[in-house]
Amino acid sequence: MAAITESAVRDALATVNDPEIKRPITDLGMVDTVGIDGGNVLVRILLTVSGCPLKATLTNDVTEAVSGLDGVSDVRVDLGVMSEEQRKELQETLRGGKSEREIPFARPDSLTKVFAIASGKGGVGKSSVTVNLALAMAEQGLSVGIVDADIYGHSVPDMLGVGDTRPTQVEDMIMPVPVNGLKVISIGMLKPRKDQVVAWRGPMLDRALVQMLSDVYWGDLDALLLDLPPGTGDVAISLGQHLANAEVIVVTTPQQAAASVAERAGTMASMMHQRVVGVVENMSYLEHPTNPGERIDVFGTGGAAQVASTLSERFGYDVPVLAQVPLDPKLREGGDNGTPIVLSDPGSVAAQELTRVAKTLGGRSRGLAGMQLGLSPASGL
Ligand SMILES: Nc1ncnc2c1ncn2[C@@H]1O[C@H](COP(=O)(O)OP(=O)(O)OP(=O)(O)O)[C@@H](O)[C@H]1O
Repeated sequence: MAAITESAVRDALATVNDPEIKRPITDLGMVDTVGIDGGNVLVRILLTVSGCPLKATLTNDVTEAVSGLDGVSDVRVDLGVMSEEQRKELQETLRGGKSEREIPFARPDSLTKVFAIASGKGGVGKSSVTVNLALAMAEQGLSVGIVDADIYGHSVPDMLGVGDTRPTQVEDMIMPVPVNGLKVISIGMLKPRKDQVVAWRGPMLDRALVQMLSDVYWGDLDALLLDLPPGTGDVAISLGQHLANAEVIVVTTPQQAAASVAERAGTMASMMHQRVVGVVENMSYLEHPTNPGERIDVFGTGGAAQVASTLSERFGYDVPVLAQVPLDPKLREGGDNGTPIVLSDPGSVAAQELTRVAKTLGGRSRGLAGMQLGLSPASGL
């Protein structure tokens, strides 16, 4: 039998991706040494940080890749930690040689579609829509990230079951938390303590938003979804200034009072020169418990249609109603237990409506049509 060579082991290691950064560990400077003694292979891997939450995954992946080589009888993985110098080099590699911060999605050649999920009122289901849309897009094979910028109710991590996860940091670069094929970062993860109340004013919020967009290593994303705070506040303005190319999805309930406030959120987006791509009506109706097919209009009717027609008229382009998502206790339960409804009950009407939206929006190629340029907000809310 031919002897095992170091280059064969390194080729095998090149098939192992870092679970957070999603690039080969050989490209990231994480393979320190390879020792070979007969059929025994010892690989020393350098973690980015000592408390790396995914070291077990990495150890398994390395063991599996090297065990597959001819002649290997035993693989041992020894874990070390990168020095400050090595982490700086890694950061340079990830930034592609650029040292200054920039928002990759704001570059004119960015291929990532950015969707901001906005609402007028709180509690209408904006975060539920965000996580389910993101998961449905990921199910279609897209690489999807979520920025949870909802300072008042940063509920996205809990809805995905990663409420207590802290992101790994490499120098001043933050790794998004990987979950169910998504990459997630939340304003809640940037606070020193989870239970700390965010009482930030405009400039702090702006810094936090920029940090989540530029200091997080997103890699190549097909779509980035931003869960905005309800209303027309500082975060929406900052987003408009930094990412005028974001497309906005307005979430409302059928209630007339909610619809009027939702129109304002849509108008705000347009003032920031962003395009509103449609309205999702959530909590549209409740399926009658004993009489299938009959709908109970818990919150009235017509809210999304009203928002869509007002915005279409105001902007001079078609703003469609993208979906009507019914009230469904399974949607609430899915959010509470970290398994959103598109995963826990994909056949439900709620999951299918959201999957349809994901297909409509995720399938379109990003173009410049309808994109407006310029940054200064006008008045008229
Ligand atoms: N269609 C639905 N059926 C049943 N429960 C729902 C539905 N949509 C949302 N909910 C529940 O309503 C609550 C509020 O939803 P969610 O947090 O998504 O709203 P939000 O608009 O993001 O709120 P916030 O303003 O706090 O950010 C959650 O408990 C969620 O599980």
